[in-house]
Amino acid sequence: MAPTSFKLNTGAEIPAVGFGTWQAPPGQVAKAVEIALKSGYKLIDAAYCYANEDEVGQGLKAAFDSGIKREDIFVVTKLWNTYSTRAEVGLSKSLKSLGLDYVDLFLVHWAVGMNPNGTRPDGGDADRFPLLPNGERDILWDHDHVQTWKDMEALVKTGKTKAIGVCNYSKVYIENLLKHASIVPAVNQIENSPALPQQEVVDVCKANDIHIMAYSPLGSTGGPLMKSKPVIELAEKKGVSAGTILLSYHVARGSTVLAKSVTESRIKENLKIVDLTADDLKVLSTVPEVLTKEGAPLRYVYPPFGINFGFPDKQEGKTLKNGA
Ligand SMILES: NC(=O)C1=CN([C@@H]2O[C@H](COP(=O)(O)OP(=O)(O)OC[C@H]3O[C@@H](n4cnc5c(N)ncnc54)[C@H](OP(=O)(O)O)[C@@H]3O)[C@@H](O)[C@H]2O)C=CC1
Ligand SMILES: O=C[C@H](O)[C@@H](O)[C@@H](O)[C@H](O)C(=O)O
Repeated sequence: MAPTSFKLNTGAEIPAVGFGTWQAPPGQVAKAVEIALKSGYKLIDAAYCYANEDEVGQGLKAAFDSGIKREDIFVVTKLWNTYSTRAEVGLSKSLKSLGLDYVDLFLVHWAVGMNPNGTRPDGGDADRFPLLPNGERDILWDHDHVQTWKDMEALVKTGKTKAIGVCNYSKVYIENLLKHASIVPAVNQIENSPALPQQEVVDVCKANDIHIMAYSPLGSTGGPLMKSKPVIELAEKKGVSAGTILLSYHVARGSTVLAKSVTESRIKENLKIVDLTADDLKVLSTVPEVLTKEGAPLRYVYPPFGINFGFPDKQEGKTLKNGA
C-alpha cells in the first residue's frame, strides 16, 4: 500500500498528498479548501504571494468549525520575495490572514529578494510584484538568500512555525545553503513530474534528509502532461485516471505531492493514490523524450526573475550571492 505520510527531519509527520491553492480564484478558494478538508486532505499549501490567504483562512475556519481539529491538519505557507529581509513580518501577515497562531511549515518561496518599497508604473500589486519603469521585476541584486535563511532559523524559536524549508532550490543552491545553515531545511518544494523528474536535486535532498514536496504534478493549468501518451497508456493499463498516475508517481518516489483544484469532483478524485511498480516508473521515465519530440515544454513554472537558479535545464540569467 502506498504510504499516506512521510517523516520530516524534525520528526514530524507530513501527509503524502496536499491541497494546492495557487491560482485558486477569489470566490472559489474558501469553499474548495473546506471541501478538501472535509473530503480527507490533511495538508493545505498556501502562500502570501497567492493573494488569497484570507479566503484559505475562511475555508480552514469552516472545516475547524465542523469538528476537524487544527492539530490534525498540516498547514504550509511561504515567505514572499518582497519580505526576504522581513521574515517575521511576512509570517505574521500570513498567520493573520489564515486565522492561525502557527503554521506547520514555513518555506522561502524563491531564493530572491525583491524591493520591499517598490512601486509599479501600472498601479498594480507593488507589495508582491514591484516593477522597474522598464517593466522588469524590481530585484534586490545584492540580497543573499543565506541571510534570509538565518532569519527563517530564528523564527522556529518563536513557535509561529513548527518547521522551515525552501522552494525552488537547485542542487547548487541547496549545497551553498547547507554550508551556512544551522537548521537543515525540512523540505524543498520544487516543480516535479514525469516531465521534469529533477533527479539531481531530488538526490541531493534525499542525501541530506530534506523531504521533497512536488508542485505542478498535473503539469499546472493547461499543460500537455495529462494527455501525454505514456501517462494515458499506463492509466488505461491500471484502470485509473491520468491524474491518479501523475499524483501517485511522487508518492512512489517518497515525495509529498500537491494538487490544486477548485472543482469538487477533481478535489475528491485527487485524493486517490495507487501503488506504482518499478516497471510503471520506467514507462513514465519516457515522458520527457515523448514531450520533447512533440515540441512541448517540460517545465511549466519559471517566472521572469532573470536569475540563474542553477537548474540544469535553465542556465540563463544573472548570478546571485551564494547562487549558481
Ligand atoms: N512553491 C512554488 O513555487 C509553487 C508551488 N505550487 C503549489 O503546488 C500546487 C499545485 O500546482 P499547480 O501549479 O497549481 O498545478 P497542478 O499540477 O496541481 O494543476 C492544477 C490544474 O489542473 C486542473 N486539475 C486538477 N485536478 C485535475 C484532474 N483530476 N483532472 C483534470 N484536471 C485537473 C486544475 O483545474 P481546476 O482547479 O479548474 O479543477 C488546474 O487547472 C499549487 O496550487 C501550489 O499550492 C505550485 C507552483 C509553484
Ligand atoms: O507558487 C507558485 C509560483 O511560484 C508563483 O508564486 C510564481 O510563479 C509567481 O506567480 C511569480 O510570477 O513569480
